[in-house]
Amino acid sequence: MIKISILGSTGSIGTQTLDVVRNHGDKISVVAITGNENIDLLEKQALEFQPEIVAVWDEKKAGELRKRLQGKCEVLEGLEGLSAAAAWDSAQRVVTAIPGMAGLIPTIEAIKKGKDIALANKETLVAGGSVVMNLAKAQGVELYPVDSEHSAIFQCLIGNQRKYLSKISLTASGGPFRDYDIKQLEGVTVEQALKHPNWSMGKKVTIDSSTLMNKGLEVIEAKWLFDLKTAEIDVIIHPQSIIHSLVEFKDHSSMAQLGEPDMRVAIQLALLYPERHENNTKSLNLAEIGTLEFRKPDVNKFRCLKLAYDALEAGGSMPVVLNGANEIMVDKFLNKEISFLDIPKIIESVMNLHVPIREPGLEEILEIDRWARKHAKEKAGIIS
Ligand SMILES: NC(=O)C1=CN([C@@H]2O[C@H](COP(=O)(O)OP(=O)(O)OC[C@H]3O[C@@H](n4cnc5c(N)ncnc54)[C@H](OP(=O)(O)O)[C@@H]3O)[C@@H](O)[C@H]2O)C=CC1
Ligand SMILES: CC(=O)[C@@H](O)[C@H](O)COP(=O)(O)O
Ligand SMILES: [Mn+2]
Repeated sequence: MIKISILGSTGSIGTQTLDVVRNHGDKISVVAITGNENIDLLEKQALEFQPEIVAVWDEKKAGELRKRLQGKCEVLEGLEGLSAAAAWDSAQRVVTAIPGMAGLIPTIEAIKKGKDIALANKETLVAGGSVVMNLAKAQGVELYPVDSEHSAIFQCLIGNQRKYLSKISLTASGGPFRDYDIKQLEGVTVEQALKHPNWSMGKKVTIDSSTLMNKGLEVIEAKWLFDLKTAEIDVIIHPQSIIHSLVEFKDHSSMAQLGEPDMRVAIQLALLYPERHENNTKSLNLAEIGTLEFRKPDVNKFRCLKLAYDALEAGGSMPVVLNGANEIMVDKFLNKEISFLDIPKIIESVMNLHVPIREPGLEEILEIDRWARKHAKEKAGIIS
């Protein structure tokens, strides 16, 4: 039996993780769950899965949930509560499913306590890559990728020697606007951007998919997870999201991982690896699908992907700036304060103000993140 803590149990990855647990209750049990403010769902989850603790970011909501769960389950609050859930004594593996920088500190707390990580939160590695990887190495902690592309690469590398890898290709659906020209992109709405063609996900990652920033963040995530150079990471548009990513070896043999787009497969593997048990996801039927398409991404239309490569090349603290500015821009776009094409424009202008420092420590990362957010907000204020 593996005991897990789920950071962000009320979200898309969190609820799908609990579905995996429901299906494999004899193999996985939940000792801690956390949410931001959705205490109705947290209450239901606590009653069904009986964790040892629940943590709620919003302190007022935490107080309300505490009353509801009195005598049944301890309720913690704020960053301290989240960090306690991440580092909870009985947890062996921690699912990091809080979006954005908010996931970084709890993830670090979990690693410090030697917990293995089922990593969904890609921003953790984008902003904190060197700190997180060094700490994980020092603590002997495994990072099991949940992100579908990285799970695919992880699976393709099983049984292959890393020294023979020549490159990886991350597949991208291209998002809802993949066939739009630049003129059409000018006027796209939040509602259109939130309609992902293949996946049902939280708002932040869905907007990132529509700008291709999601793929850019994934390029940086892959660099850290698999110790790759920029030139070894390719992106290919694959509208069907059936091939989840590929690895090419030096002998020009390529391996890919395929499946219906359903995150429960990657989540289950990240929890139970190397075991591969049956589940209630759909079996792949290629004859039914018929055609798989591929094309090069257009970085002139989707500037965010280019900015992510630029940030990776600049190195050091530049990805912190990319990520912080992007989080602000996604919020502003969701609030209809800026247009779709303002997103890369403002991120680029903030990146242009930053002189990267090499191997930033945690305090420097947090400081640079605050700096990037402040400048992004100021610039968005000027534009809108
Ligand atoms: N969804 C997917 O299929 C995939 C997601 N990922 C990554 O996984 C991560 C989670 O994504 P997803 O599940 O879609 O996100 P959701 O928005 O669906 O869920 C977010 C979860 O985190 C909680 N939360 C949000 N903000 C905070 C905060 N500031 N402090 C504490 N808790 C917070 C939410 O609580 P509440 O409900 O109370 O607001 C909720 O439980 C992201 O980094 C994303 O990129 C990667 C691959 C696929
Ligand atoms: C399911 C998953 O892993 C998402 O990160 C997905 O990759 C988003 O789709 P895009 O390929 O459109 O970015
Ligand atoms: Mn992904």
